[in-house]
Amino acid sequence: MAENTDQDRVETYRSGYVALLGRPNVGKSTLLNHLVGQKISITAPRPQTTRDQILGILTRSDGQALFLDTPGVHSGYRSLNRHLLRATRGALESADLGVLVVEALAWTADDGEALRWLQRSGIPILAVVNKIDKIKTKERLFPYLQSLSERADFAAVIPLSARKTGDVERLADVLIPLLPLSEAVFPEDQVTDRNMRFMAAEIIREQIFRQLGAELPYDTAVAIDSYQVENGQQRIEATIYCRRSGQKAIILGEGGSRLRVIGSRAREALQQLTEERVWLGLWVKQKEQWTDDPHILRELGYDD
Ligand SMILES: Nc1nc2c(ncn2[C@@H]2O[C@H](COP(=O)(O)OP(=O)(O)OP(=O)(O)O)[C@@H](O)[C@H]2O)c(=O)[nH]1
Repeated sequence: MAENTDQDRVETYRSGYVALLGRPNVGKSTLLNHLVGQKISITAPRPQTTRDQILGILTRSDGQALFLDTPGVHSGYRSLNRHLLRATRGALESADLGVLVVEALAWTADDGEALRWLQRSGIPILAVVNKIDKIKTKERLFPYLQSLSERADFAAVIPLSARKTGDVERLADVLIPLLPLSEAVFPEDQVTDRNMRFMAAEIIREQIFRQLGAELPYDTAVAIDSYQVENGQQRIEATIYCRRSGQKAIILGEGGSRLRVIGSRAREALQQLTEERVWLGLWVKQKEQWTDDPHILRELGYDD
């Protein structure tokens, strides 16, 4: 009996990448938070390596939706720099499904721009009409939904309130069947892959602090350059940035001895956390102006 159930699950389970687009303030973050719930797990990390950053993971018995970050749309189209454009384009290239989030009864040029981005990508699009709780006269909603449906060939148009759990669950009921047939990509208790990079940087920072104590230069920062999983091994490369050459010498210690201790303690802590083998490559770079370097800021998570 149990075997049959497992077999059914393999044949009907759906999993895929979902790009959430919409102009600022339509409620994307609220929607995502309610879709994936609040629990962030660090117990079973499988960091994302080949695709763009995943912002949130929704796992249900019938499927798993991996929501991709689209920083460009978050920041407003006009202020897009090249990096943000690339990230948004990357998310759309990776996505199996696009979700256009709009606000009930409103349609602006930015909504149109978000729709065009989705249409250019050629993926199926689901429209979410958010904040219906704000509408006093519900009769006004129907013609709005009608005209929205005519703007594109949407797979579905879902009016809801992102704040209402029941509404968001109904959205998931429609969204999951639109994903490709595929096994789950992530363990079911994981809701994001962001946290592992963040945790790795925190653990390295903690070891620098322990080894340097009072000598710790306050403007030291840890950037995770890459985080990959290969054959059950977590492979992490990180750079410790400091501003002065004297600080670099302190962190390295004699013949690199202090950096070795920082690295091996951090590696042990990471192995305990991930319950997998960890390879940790640590570098120290002196860069006076690291706080102005967009690449470093991005690695530190200050880009969006
Ligand atoms: N009344 C009502 N307000 C909502 C709903 N969903 C979101 N909001 C509010 O709308 C505002 C914007 O929501 P966010 O989730 O931050 O919107 P966003 O699209 O992520 O905004 P950006 O991060 O600027 O792109 C917040 O004040 C939310 O509380 C809803 O269903 N009903």
